[in-house]
Amino acid sequence: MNFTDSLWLSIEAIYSKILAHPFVQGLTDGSLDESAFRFYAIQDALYLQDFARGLAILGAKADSDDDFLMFCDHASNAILVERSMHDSFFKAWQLTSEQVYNTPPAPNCLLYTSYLLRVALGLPYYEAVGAFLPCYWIYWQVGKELVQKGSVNPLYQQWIDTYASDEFEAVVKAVLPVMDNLALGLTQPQKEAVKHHFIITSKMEYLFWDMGYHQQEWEV
Ligand SMILES: Cc1ncc(CN)c(N)n1
Repeated sequence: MNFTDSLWLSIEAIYSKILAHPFVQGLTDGSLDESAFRFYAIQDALYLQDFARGLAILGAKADSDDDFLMFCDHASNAILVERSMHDSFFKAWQLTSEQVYNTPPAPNCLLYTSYLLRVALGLPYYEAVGAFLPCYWIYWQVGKELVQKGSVNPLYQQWIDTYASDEFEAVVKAVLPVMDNLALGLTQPQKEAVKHHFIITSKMEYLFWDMGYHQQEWEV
């Protein structure tokens, strides 16, 4: 079994909860309130700004030029590809980029991006790769799952198609072997540290959808 297979096994219960979440369910059956999706999309645009910067840090820490190039490419894709999807949503909702990027991050968004950046900046490369993996892998799995049902809402369908696409699959399939190759040189405690981050950020993926569903506000 590859190391990444064992990582996925460790989050099976979290992944099941993600698939069962009303936000995710509502993307296909159309029951998700579009205002919750809009809230999520705005927060995701903020998330991607930090996610892309985190990937650039991973690139700088990478121990091979191939990994460096891959993470830099993924950093620019996060802005150019995923953000262009968001921009088309924002256009449909007549939201200006000032309105989007002046929105304060909701607690769960800030929690997630702060964690990613803390790990990327302060911890070893292999731990940081483990922390970033769920951002790729869970979205691809969710996209593949949801595309089978499709959506009655064209915006939700566009979102699903982006993450179920061959292009997104290629991105995920490029990053998984990086983790597996790194794992070959890791001790058991180092692998446990990677798994720890992988589980935490998988939980944060759940929390991010939950934030959108409840349109989470700061209580104070
Ligand atoms: C919260 C979150 N996680 C992951 C992805 C996919 N890059 C995303 N757009 N947003």
